[in-house]
Amino acid sequence: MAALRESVVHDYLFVALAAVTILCYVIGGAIYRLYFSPLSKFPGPKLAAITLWYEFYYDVIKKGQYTFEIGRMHEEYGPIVRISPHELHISDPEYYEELYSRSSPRDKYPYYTNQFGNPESTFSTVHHQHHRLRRGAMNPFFSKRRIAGLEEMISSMVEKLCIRIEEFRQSGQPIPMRLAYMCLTTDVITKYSMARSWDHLESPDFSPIWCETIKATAGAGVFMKHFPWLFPVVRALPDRLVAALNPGMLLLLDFQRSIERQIKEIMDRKGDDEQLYLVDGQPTIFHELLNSDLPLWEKSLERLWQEGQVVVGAGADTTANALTVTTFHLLDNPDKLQRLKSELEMLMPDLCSPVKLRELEQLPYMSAVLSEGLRLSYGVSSRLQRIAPAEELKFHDWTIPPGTPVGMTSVLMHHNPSIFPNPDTFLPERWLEPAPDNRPLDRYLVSFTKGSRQCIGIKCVFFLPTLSLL
Ligand code: HEM
Repeated sequence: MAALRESVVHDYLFVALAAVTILCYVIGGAIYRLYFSPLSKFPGPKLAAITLWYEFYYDVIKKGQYTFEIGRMHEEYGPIVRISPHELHISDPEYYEELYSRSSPRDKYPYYTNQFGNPESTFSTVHHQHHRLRRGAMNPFFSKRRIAGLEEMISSMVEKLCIRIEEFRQSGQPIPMRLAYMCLTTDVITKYSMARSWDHLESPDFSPIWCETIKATAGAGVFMKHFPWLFPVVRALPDRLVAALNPGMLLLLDFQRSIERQIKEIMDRKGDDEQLYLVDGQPTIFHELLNSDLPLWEKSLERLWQEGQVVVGAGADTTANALTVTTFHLLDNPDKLQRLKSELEMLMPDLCSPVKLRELEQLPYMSAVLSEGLRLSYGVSSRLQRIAPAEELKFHDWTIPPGTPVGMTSVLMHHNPSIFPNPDTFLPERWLEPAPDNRPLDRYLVSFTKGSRQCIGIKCVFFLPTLSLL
């Protein structure tokens, strides 16, 4: 009996000791983060400085609200804010080109890149030099010259979309333009990047499941960045269980698998039946990568499907969103739509007359409409962090320690009233008139971000002028 009592006391003592240790660790960690961390001198909410659960609450529980909470923090604490135990955020349009530098090394933040489940893609490559290697191999595929060669293919896809719009018009049904644009951009990108279009434009209801998949990827991302170790666990689970736990996650896995299958086909047929895998006589990006000087380990299937996921996922959704937002604002502002139509009629008196992309790009009001559409569609709406690995960054009187993730956010830039007065209003005219203080507005349009990590697809936002063909 005495021995049993002693063992119970011993167990209680053990549990109490464990609890006290955990408590000391948590309290000690909080005190360190608040008073001794290299970021402790930066202003911001105490709770955000102590724990990542603060961000979790706004992004996961309240669904993608942290960007707006960060905006509120800037109103309270000023242009530089500590938004997590490890990260700073800046709201000062003049600082953008310094942070997103073209010439100084900038790493990405694994906490951000981990959320997409493609750590081997160029997009998610953390270290600057490694990114340069991978990006160098992709660049030729996205050059202006290569993109110009796609005009015919894109025009034929746009014509397909026009036929679908006409069908809806005749039936009197409203057309879900977000889905329709997503089908257009996906068909073009899959054709260009993998030689096989997914032909979503042929789907009677514009493949709503595909849009759901991309939404699910973003939705899963805000959760997974807190628990990146879950990716391999989820991949190992049976599909039925994944679907029961999180249907969106299954859509993401299916998306990854279909890209993997298609790239494996390209790799297996290399040299054999080559013609089948060319796009208008041109090799796909995966031919380019396989034939490039990249070291062998950079050409594995595992890495290449991850590259494919980014090209299709990032390219299709952002572009479709920009087209949808622009279309909405034009329909909502008939006077602006009429001004655009009048400009186009000068170039194309007969709607069926062929028109070149370079001619469309010269139209001033068209360009202004597209810039305004990009401004209000943001590109990526969350912050994009950059890390200066070995350099102290100076921001006003602040010195930011090397290795600190620092972010800025396009949504906050694009709604800054000192740069874009009446920021919530769709006003293409602002791009044609002298800007406040004569600042060149283009400098503050950051939908594609800037510097060495700028969107590689920036020159192939060929879809946007196609708006005029609709
Ligand atoms: C309106 C259209 C687009 C917008 C607003 C946009 C925006 C962006 C942004 C903000 C980034 C940087 C993300 C970061 O720093 O984490 C990015 C990267 C990237 N985008 Fe785009 N994008 C667009 C279209 C495209 C297209 C059409 C493609 C390909 C066909 C594409 C492929 C990529 C790739 C591969 C990256 C990673 C580049 C790297 O890390 O070096 N994007 N995009």
